[in-house]
Amino acid sequence: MCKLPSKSKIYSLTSSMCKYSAIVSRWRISFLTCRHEYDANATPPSWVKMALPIVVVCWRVSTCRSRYLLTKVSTGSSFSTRLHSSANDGDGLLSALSRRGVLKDAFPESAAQVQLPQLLLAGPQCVYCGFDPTADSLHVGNLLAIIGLLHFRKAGHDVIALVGGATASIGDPSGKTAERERLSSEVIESNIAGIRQNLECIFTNHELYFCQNSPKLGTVTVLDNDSWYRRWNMISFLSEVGRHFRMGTMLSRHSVQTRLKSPEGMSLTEFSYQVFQAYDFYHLNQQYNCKIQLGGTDQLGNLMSGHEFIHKVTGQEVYGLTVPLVTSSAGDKLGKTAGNAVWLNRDRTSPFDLYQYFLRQPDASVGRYLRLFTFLPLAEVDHVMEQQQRDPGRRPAQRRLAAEVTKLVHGKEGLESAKRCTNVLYHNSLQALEQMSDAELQELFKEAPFLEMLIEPGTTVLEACRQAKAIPDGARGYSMVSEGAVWINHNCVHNPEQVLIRGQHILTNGLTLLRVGKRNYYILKWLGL
Ligand SMILES: N[C@@H](Cc1ccc(O)cc1)C(=O)O
Repeated sequence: MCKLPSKSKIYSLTSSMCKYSAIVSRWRISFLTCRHEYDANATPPSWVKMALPIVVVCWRVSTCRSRYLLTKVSTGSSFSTRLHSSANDGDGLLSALSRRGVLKDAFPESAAQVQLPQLLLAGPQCVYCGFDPTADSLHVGNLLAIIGLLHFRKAGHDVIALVGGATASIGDPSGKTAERERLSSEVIESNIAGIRQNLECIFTNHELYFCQNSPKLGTVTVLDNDSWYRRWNMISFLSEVGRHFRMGTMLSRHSVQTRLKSPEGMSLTEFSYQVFQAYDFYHLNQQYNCKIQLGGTDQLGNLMSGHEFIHKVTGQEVYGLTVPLVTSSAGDKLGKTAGNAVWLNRDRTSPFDLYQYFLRQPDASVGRYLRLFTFLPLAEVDHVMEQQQRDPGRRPAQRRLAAEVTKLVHGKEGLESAKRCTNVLYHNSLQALEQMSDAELQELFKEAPFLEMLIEPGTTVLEACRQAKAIPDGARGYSMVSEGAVWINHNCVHNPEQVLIRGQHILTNGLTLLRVGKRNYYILKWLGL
């Protein structure tokens, strides 16, 4: 028998919908502020009704047939509630995803509660998610949609990551306050290459490090929508595809409405975006039998356009699923530091910086992020959070989060590099410094000059500093060393005449990390050793 939430009330009601609605609206007013936790292990409710903006679950109390319990489920887990409650959730994938918080909305809502779980049970399905190459790398804000695809793949479904080589030239107005600048075809080409690399890297790492016990891994296909638009000419496209779209519906989309109200308005190009995304879904439906599209919450309008188009042309039911927009506890979009994006490409954001970004997440968010951005079983997340509570100073939850995300994005080698860099920078580890490659050091000390210098027998600290132009000429430079402003490989050197010693000042990898003052780093690479 299920556990009844503590503040629940029992109502007598018949199953008549109008009476139900009346009670729902009363409930909505009286319980807007109270929160009940949904008990995932409880017997599934007999039926569920969504009453925006809150979710109301109606439980039938089994001992008494005419008595029902109405429970308000905490907002934010709305999808979870609906899916947990759906009749036969089959492999439990959707429930599992919603319990983690990875899924937010489903479209069309009612069908997604019943038919979609059944479809996923029936056999491997094809799920797609698109990414427009508006930059040469994806960023942390895209990670949850990719993780959504990975979960589907791990459960045996085939996934398509679509790179929008064509749609990037149109520019999606969803969630944007102004029209994007037009991108040249050369820029789009190189952006596509970067994004493909991100995706392929993440899919490979996921397979290598997170799917050891998953016998039924689905396939991955990366496609570029330019490959099908190239074959269309404008007149045929408008005449064959355009006629299925109604202006009224297109105008009603949130992305269009907000832009029409803005002083600059909206161009025909941007207005047509939803047609292209809808056609992509149709194309993938026809070619790959794809029936599910995944996207961020801002994509709901585009998902609906695809659904309507496919339904009209083929009579088929297809589905849209959204992943939530992840915000920090302060309400900022995840993946921005001081206004800059945190990228998935290591040339833009090194594995070390990505690791540090997740390591810095506040305690208030870390549990949620572990559920969203890692594949740890929920019981393990709870265990990590218990450790966190016992020893918050050591930040075990942030460490685990940072390690799991870095391994997914940059692989084992990327994670090792991030840890090495952390040891070099924050724990002054000489051993870690010796293991650093030239590239890693340059990545870590981005601003630091990297200087190749010829070693001469008897080179002193002073000479090395002068050669690197790390200190001024003359007496001022000399006294900077003697007064302790110069550090070599994390150790302060006081004697300017000290001859450089291999193994101490020159590491086994032929490098010297020189620091002058608090922050001025120089990497010296010795030639002729
Ligand atoms: N519109 C999506 C990207 C996308 C492109 C083409 C598609 O078919 C699907 C999605 C976005 O901006 O995030």
